[in-house]
Amino acid sequence: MPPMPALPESVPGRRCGLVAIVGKPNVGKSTLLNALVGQKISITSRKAQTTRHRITGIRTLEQADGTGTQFVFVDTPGFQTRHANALNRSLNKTVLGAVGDVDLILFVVEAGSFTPADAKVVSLLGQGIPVLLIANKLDNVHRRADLAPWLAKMQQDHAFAEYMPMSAKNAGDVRRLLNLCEKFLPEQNWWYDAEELTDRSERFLASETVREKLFRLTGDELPYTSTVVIDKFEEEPPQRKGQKRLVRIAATIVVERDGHKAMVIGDKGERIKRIGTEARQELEKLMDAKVFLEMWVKVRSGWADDEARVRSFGYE
Ligand SMILES: Nc1nc2c(ncn2[C@@H]2O[C@H](COP(=O)(O)OP(=O)(O)OP(=O)(O)O)[C@@H](O)[C@H]2O)c(=O)[nH]1
Repeated sequence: MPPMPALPESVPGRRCGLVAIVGKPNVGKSTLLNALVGQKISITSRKAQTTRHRITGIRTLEQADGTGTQFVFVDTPGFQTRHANALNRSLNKTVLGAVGDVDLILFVVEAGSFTPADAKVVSLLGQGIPVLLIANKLDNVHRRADLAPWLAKMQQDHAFAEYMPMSAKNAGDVRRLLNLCEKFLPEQNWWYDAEELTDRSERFLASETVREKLFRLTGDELPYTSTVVIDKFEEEPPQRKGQKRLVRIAATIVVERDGHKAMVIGDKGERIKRIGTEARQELEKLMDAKVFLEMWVKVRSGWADDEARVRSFGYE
């Protein structure tokens, strides 16, 4: 279950609900989530811990009179159809688990394209929850006239509640999407304070941040079976008033082959250094702390096929 430190009473003018973002890999789900949650840097709440392995982002649009809408976003790992090993089974279960109890599903595809992998994701969505079709990467569609027949066909073949051609990289589109989502969320009080961004622990944020830098800085070369494990996460209070607390983090990047290890380390250690610097800088902003980040790279051949080990790395 998602965290619901719930005050289920209805508050006039307030809406709140869960929104899942689903779609096959690389359609722009994370980009969309980040854009929807916004760039506002905020403290992370320690009060609620979800047991499911997924990222939750929170966006609150508050009016001057205290009314407004709180969107609690659920991101899901890319739905993997190519290889059916233990890691993929775990990811698929997460997709299923995340969409069963939400108020609204954003199903992301690339505008103008609907492949068997997209159809597979749709087939997992089940009934009863409204689904918006997000036709993302509209900026890549050079002949807009081609999109109309595609949209018509999508409307004919599926019972989507709304259709939204857009670009996750366009702020106006993102705003329109938030407005479109509002009416699907029930009238009830917010679950979180207006300024909260996520309910995941800082330890989880640390592993996600290192992971994000790892994949961004190695491009397409590194297989998705590589993962990040946080070995140590220790906090020290500020020494003096006005100073920030200190967070010491040790992270291990686990890869499958020696070649991948070399790729992560880079020429004379350049790449791992850059991954570490960028992750540390981002974490310092996110956590409002001074961060020491120590990183290791280990080769664990075949770990993606080993159920127990997949679990021990934090996937359910
Ligand atoms: N041109 C364009 N590119 C986009 C847009 N949205 C996302 N992208 C790019 O598409 C690529 C994939 O985006 P992600 O957000 O990582 O996609 P994802 O669906 O989360 O991918 P997985 O984590 O593999 O499931 C990145 O290179 C993004 O910069 C968009 O609206 N327009």
